[in-house]
Parts: sequence; C-alpha cells; structure tokens
Amino acid sequence: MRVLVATAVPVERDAVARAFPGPVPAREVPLPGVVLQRLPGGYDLLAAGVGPALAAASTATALTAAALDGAPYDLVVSAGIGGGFLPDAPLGSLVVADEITAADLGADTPDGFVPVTELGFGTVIHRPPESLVREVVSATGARAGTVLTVSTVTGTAARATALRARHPRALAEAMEGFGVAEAAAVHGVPVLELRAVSNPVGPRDRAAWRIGDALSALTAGFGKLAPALESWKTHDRTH
Ligand SMILES: O=C(O)c1cccc(C(=O)CC[C@H]2O[C@@H](n3cnc4c(=O)[nH]cnc43)[C@H](O)[C@@H]2O)c1
Repeated sequence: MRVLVATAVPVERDAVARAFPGPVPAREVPLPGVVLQRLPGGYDLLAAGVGPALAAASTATALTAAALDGAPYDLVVSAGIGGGFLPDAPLGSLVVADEITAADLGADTPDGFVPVTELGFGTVIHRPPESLVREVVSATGARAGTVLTVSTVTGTAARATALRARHPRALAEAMEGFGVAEAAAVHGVPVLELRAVSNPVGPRDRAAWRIGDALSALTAGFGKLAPALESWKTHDRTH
C-alpha cells in the first residue's frame, strides 16, 4: 500500500518517522518545491508547510509526481498537532476526522458566517472512508469527530464558542487538513486526518501548549495506525 503522510512542519514529520524504526533509513526524494522522505513499506512523508494553501500545493505536487511515475498513492494522511475542544479532546489525546471541514471558507455577513457552498461554490467538507475511520479508532483509541481547518488559529473564548456552535461535532482545529483533502480529492485518492492535541482551542495561552506530549502521541498513534491501514486495505475499502 502506498501512503503519503503530509505534516505541516519537519518536527511533525520526524515524529511520524519515529513510528517506523528500522535498519533502512529514509531515502530523500526531491520533487519540484518539496522533498519526500521515503520509508520502506510504502510510506512517503512530506513536510508540506503550514496552512491550507501551501499544504494543498505541496500535497498535489507529491500526488502528481507519483501518478506520472505510474505508482499512485492509495491513501493520503494529513497528520500533526492541533488544538482540541475541551473537554472532549484533552491535551495529548488523538483525534481522527470523520469530517474535514473548512471552517472559515465563506463570507462574513451581518447575519453571520455563510459557507462558500451557500454562495454557490466548491465544497467545505471532505469525508474520509467510514470503514477506515472505524479501523483507526479501534487501533489507536483516537476519538472520531469533525476536525476544522482554519487559516487563523483560534485565540479567544468567543471564537471557540462560535466555532463549536456552528460545528457541534468539532473535536479539534488545525490548519492543513482541508488543503490536503482538496488535493487528494482532485486525484481521487482517499484521505484521512489524524491530530494529536497540543493545546486547547480557546484563549491564547502559550504556557499551556504541550507540543512534546502531542508529538509523542503522534508517534504512538502511527505505530498502531500502520497495521490498521494494512487491515483496511485487505478487508474493506468500499465505504
Ligand atoms: O500563537 C499562537 O497563539 C498559536 C496557538 C496555537 C498554534 C499556533 C501555531 O502557529 C501552530 C500552527 C501549526 O500547528 C497546528 N496547530 C496546533 N494547534 C493549533 C490550533 O489550536 N489551531 C490551529 N492550528 C493548530 C496547525 O495545523 C499548524 O500546522 C500558534
């Protein structure tokens, strides 16, 4: 199975790589504008950049290169740290997206936020395969729910409350998932998003970040995810 894992930054990519210890080191595969770390077993890791636009561009580059090589990916995983909506997604916990939602793609109006779909354009939700989400929940203990993609990190209680009111199933927010999912959708490849919670979504408090704990949770999660993906590939890729 060929899997592309897109993190935002190298420290997240390296946390994923630690889940695949082995005698053979990652091989660097340079592509226009991005470099893949190729692991044995079909995993390519990509530090795709921060934010939905750069993440989409980098992921699309990797997907296109693989397709032109005649070795397309079977799955794209957007992975990294994220903010968790307390108390449902506590610090250090894992969240897997059953919906990847662009939370701020739309228009502000006197009556509130209007998603871009209601303006007649595009999409704001991508749904990973249900059977895959179930496998990930059972293998890793991650909670399943909506993961929001935002271009502005939430920094106030008012914004956190407004987001949760619009998206009652939201467990986490991050900045890349929707971009990665858009690129995957263009290529017809299924997508997954896995986030390890590093900070609460709410009032800005850098002292409350637990980035080290979240990166450790990401490594542990991927250690359990790889066998689950193999099982999903073999048994049920239909839903
Ligand atoms: O300066 C701040 O207050 C602040 C708070 C949280 C995160 C940041 C970042 O610049 C990290 C962005 C990076 O990490 C992911 N991430 C982690 N936590 C969150 C979050 O609460 N909301 C959105 N994104 C988050 C994100 O995917 C980026 O890759 C700064």
